[in-house]
Amino acid sequence: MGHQMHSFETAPALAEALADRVAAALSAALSARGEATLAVSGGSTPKAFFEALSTRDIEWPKIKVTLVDERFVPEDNPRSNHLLVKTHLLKNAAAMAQFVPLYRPEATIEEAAITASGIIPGMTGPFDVVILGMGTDGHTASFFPGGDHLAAALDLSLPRRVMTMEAPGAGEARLTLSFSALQDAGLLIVHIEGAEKKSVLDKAISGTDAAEMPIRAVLERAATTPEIYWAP
Ligand SMILES: O=C(O)[C@H](O)[C@@H](O)[C@H](O)[C@H](O)COP(=O)(O)O
Repeated sequence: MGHQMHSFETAPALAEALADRVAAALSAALSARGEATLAVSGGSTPKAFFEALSTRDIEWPKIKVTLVDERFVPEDNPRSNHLLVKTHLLKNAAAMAQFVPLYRPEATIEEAAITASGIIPGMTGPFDVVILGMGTDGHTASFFPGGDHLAAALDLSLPRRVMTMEAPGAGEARLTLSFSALQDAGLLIVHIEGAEKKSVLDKAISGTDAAEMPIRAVLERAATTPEIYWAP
């Protein structure tokens, strides 16, 4: 499949360029369909990008935003990706966006996954924009090496859904969208920063085993050509 590389001099320059790119893609979807869908990842990398995107003057009330994955913790937990998005993205102009969380206070994570699968955007057709990150172990979303449901998560013959994931490197139990729900996005972005992640990416590109480095599934099998945004 291959990928497209966008390298930037600095992280702030990447954040502004990616915010412009995503805002343009969302606006194009709004012009075409009157609605748009965006799925974002958590972690520390996206903060500056979220802050920049939050200021873009687009029709946020018509845009549905959800998460690529979530730690199974309530919104007020510091590890919550919902909290991260609420703090850095759902403010300024983007405060008017429709946010649909993955975490549900159901009795079990399995029940939360079933509930989320029924109500989040992107379950009946491609997202307009998906933003993925990558860990230094080559995980993306919550597709962690050694994950208890990793093979099913990467299996494109299985339907779009929210599923559970537990893995040695994941910390809390996770909710994650399946690869089948992410890989055909109108715009599929992998946002990584720093020299270490660049070398992890180079290692991923040089091999094929997605069980070892799940980001390889995105690089090799996504229907949409992934666009990598990188800054030192
Ligand atoms: O919930 C999460 O942690 C993310 O969705 C995860 O997939 C993230 O993108 C990578 O772990 C990179 O995280 P950093 O940006 O913190 O390195």
